[in-house]
Amino acid sequence: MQHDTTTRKAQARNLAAIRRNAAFLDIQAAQQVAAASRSFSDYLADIFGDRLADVTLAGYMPMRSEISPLDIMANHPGPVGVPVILRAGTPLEFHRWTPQTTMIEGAFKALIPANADPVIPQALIVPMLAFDRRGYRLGYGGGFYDRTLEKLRSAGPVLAVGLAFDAQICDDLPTEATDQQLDAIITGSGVIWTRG
Ligand SMILES: Nc1nc2c(c(=O)[nH]1)N(C=O)[C@@H](CNc1ccc(C(=O)N[C@@H](CCC(=O)O)C(=O)O)cc1)CN2
Ligand SMILES: Nc1ncnc2c1ncn2[C@@H]1O[C@H](COP(=O)(O)OP(=O)(O)OP(=O)(O)O)[C@@H](O)[C@H]1O
Repeated sequence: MQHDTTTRKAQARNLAAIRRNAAFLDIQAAQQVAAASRSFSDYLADIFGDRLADVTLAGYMPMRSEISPLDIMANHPGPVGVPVILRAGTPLEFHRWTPQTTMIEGAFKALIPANADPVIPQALIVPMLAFDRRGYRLGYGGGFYDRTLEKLRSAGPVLAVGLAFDAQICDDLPTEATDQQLDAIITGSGVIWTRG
């Protein structure tokens, strides 16, 4: 009898520890997302000042464990777009998004607006798997953001800012000639200026 209770308590302890751990990680992540969102919005306001409402911002619909930029997007005073893949090997388009926009599944299961309203961003929140202090990033390997930033930058100044968890930082990543550097990366700890 005593043995039974001891065993059952041990099992209950294992389960409780898993549950508490998940709750702990949820809170830590939510706090990082909130802190990164505040830093990002402050950063944009510092750079663009009273022109912020004229700036078109590209965000993204978060997939997998990407940090969510949705609060930043919803609070931006100007137009907001999200990436849309037209074809492999071509730059992304950005289609107008608001919190009310009806979304459908696009290529690679990323959500895209049901109705296409293309916009050209002057500032981009760039998703990624990893980044380094030089501003190089690792995406899912399609080269979409590299091609997109190359095209946008050849037409005029654009600000490309990574949004990430602190844990996504890496020592110098492998790079190639077509990799476009980010102007900064923003995490829950603040702005990381790149050596771009
Ligand atoms: N939220 C978000 N939206 C985005 C991007 C992104 O990185 N994040 N993209 C940024 O470019 C584009 C989507 N690019 C993607 C490219 C590959 C895979 C992907 O799942 N790749 C598989 C391999 C697929 C295959 O080879 O068939 C994988 O990684 O396992 C997903 C998205 C546009 N929208
Ligand atoms: N501007 C470009 N012109 C031609 N090829 C390119 C260009 N940019 C990237 N590529 C090629 O695309 C492929 C994928 O690039 P890379 O591995 O850097 O993708 P990624 O940055 O991780 O993905 P993504 O930008 O979609 O998140 C590479 O073979 C790269 O050489």
